[in-house]
Amino acid sequence: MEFKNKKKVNKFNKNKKFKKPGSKKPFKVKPKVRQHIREDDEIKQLQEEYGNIKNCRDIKTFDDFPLSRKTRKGLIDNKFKVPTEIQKQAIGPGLNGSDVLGASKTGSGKTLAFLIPILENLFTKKWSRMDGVGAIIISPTRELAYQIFETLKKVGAHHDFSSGLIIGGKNLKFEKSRMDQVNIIICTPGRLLQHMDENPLFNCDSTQVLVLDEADRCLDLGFSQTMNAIIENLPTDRQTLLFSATQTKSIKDLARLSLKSPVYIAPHEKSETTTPTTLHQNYVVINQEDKIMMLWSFIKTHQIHKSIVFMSSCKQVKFVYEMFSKLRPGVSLLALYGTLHQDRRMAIYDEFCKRSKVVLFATDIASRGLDFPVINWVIQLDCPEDATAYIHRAGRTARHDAAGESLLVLTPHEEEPMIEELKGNKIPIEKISIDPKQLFSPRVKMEAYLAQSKDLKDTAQRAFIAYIKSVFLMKNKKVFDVESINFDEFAKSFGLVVTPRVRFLQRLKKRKEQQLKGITAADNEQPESSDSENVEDDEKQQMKSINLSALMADESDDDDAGLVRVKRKDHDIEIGSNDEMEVMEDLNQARKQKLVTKAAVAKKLAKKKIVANKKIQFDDDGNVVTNTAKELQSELAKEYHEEDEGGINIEKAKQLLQEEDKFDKKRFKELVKQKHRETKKKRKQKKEDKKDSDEEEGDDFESGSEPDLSWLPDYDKINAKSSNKSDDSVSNNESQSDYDSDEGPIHKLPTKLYEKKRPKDEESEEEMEMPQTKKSKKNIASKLNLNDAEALAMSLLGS
Ligand SMILES: Nc1ncnc2c1ncn2[C@@H]1O[C@H](COP(=O)(O)OP(=O)(O)OP(=O)(O)O)[C@@H](O)[C@H]1O
Repeated sequence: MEFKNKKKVNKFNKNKKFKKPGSKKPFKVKPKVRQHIREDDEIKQLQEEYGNIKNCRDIKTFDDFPLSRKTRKGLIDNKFKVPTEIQKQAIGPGLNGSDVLGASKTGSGKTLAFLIPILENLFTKKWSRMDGVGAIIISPTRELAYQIFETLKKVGAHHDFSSGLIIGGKNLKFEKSRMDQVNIIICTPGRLLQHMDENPLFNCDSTQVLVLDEADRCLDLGFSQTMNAIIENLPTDRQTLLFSATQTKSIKDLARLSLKSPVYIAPHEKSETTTPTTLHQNYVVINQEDKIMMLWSFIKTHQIHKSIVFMSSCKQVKFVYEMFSKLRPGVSLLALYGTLHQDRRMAIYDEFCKRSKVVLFATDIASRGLDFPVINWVIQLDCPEDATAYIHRAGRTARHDAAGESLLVLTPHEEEPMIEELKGNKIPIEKISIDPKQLFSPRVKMEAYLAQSKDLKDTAQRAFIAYIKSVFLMKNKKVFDVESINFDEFAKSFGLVVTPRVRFLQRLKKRKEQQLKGITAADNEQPESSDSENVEDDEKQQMKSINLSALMADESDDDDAGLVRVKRKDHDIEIGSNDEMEVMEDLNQARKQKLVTKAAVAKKLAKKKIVANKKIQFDDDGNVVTNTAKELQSELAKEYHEEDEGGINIEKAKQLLQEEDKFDKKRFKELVKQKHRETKKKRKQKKEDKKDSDEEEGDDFESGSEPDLSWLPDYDKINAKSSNKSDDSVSNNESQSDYDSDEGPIHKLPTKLYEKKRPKDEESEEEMEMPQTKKSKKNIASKLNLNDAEALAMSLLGS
């Protein structure tokens, strides 16, 4: 979440002195108080003027609206002087507190038409940080939310409201802790609902204004359930503003929002076209398999332009971007689609805004609301779902009086029904033809790249299947027909030598054949008794009984799946047969079944505080045996684990380790003491046993009372050894006598070090358990010089 909360700018002259009425002494009025007095007067005056807002035809500049000085200053700073048609018509009712349904062409300035009423509404209500959420603006995509947030920051710069951008892919924890301080929220539906559900700091009980930008999309998409839940959580006595270039008039949608006598504003309804007049719209007809060649040729011949190319799936965008990047067209390429990481999406969005010669490949995620500066061309490489989708895609260019070009690419099968639909929606579009001499095919190079890279080949195959699936899923079967695609040629156009199998279609075909066989057999058995009606019933019955659940199973890896997806409109598909209907059902089912990722499972476990791979020991009676050595002892550690904020707080973790270290040291000391006690006890026991046995032997008592000097080195042996040292023949002899006689100063050094560092109990244990190992170490050490011996000692310490 990003926040903006400007400190009040005090423009009053602090030194100016005022006189109290009836007093001779001048006194200083605190600037803040004076500002409040001035604001109160201003609010009073504005509210009086709301009743007499000029007719929109008489509005020439923003000054003709009763707007606060702060808003007016924000508008002037950003060079907004003359309101657009939708602004002229919608700002008045917005200021008056009416619900508004605003529809106007793309790029006509709808954003300001709802931002200005929000600022004024909260200003006149003297909304402060303490009042919580005053307005919520919902957008269907994160990029659009970000864009609205940026516009609000600019226009509302002189107001004191705090605003927050609440979109998926951002730090939820950070957002959560600040939600109680935000006055204006700009959000996507999913994230808003998440805060409503999970964040105790989020309170929208006092929300004054709700705005749905791209309202038809917000209400129509897979967002419907989310939106219903959000609306339920909001107070009913709010102002609701709905804006879109293709506004919903669905009574059902409006009923959900419980609008109160909304003002319907649609300046473009009187216009001859539903698209901007400055937008030049053309289409070309080309076979599916020639699209890539056409796109490549277009990019090569329009290198000084800024273009956006729409395709129907993420996988296609990914493939074309990766492949064209390898082919190096001589212009910068970018790709924007839903499955990208949010930071990457934002970076690409920013980069595309900044650059002037660039091509952006995108899915419909970029089709609505985004106001990229100076786009020359919008290419719709894949046919849009309907006229609405076309309007939004094409509307990324020719914004606010600027000119722009739109090119729709259609296949021969799509041409007639699509053009009919567009013309029916008042979209003026002309057919143009392509000069074949201008076409350059990159196919050979593409084949070579695919042969080199398995990953790229996989991407190509997925893109191929994704396109076919997208065509299969479209509602309007007059426009979209899978059968019209030449699979082999289409695959070749991607550089694929072998056509990928589209398994769901193969299965569908197989089932159809099986059904036909079954029905024919049934016909043959009872030819007389069944009339045509019964046969039809039987057929339907049998079709329904088919279990097609596995039909789409291995093709359900829809890359558009997930939170970030701009989902296709809810629609009933015009289906040719029962088979297709069932396939659709299966596919919908597969879509509903969310893919469970490892990360999701881990998150779930973390939430439930389940510790994976935890070993629990039980005693014979079935009681849990707790190993205190492995448990965290300190209060700090317990606190830390109870907090469970997710992630690691490094500073706290350090403190925790230091605390735990104290307990570990204490435990270690106790262990050492215990070992000492045990060793002492053992020695005592040994002495006593020896005493007893000596007493029993009796004869050896005298000799036993004398000190035992057997451990001392044998002088004769040492002498013998030193004399032998000159003789090389003995050097390899690792006998016991060698070891015993080799107690020189060189050997002692490592031993001393070793003894010093190691705790006594460990040493004694080692002596008892591994005498042989120690001896052999000593033996090796005897052959080392001082430095080597030191090194050996250090390594022993390490072990
Ligand atoms: N009154 C104005 N004067 C000058 N420019 C304006 C004015 N109002 C809006 N604009 C500019 O027009 C462009 C389009 O505005 P905006 O994004 O609000 O259009 P829109 O109607 O919401 O488009 P879409 O339907 O695509 O969402 C923006 O660059 C904005 O800065």
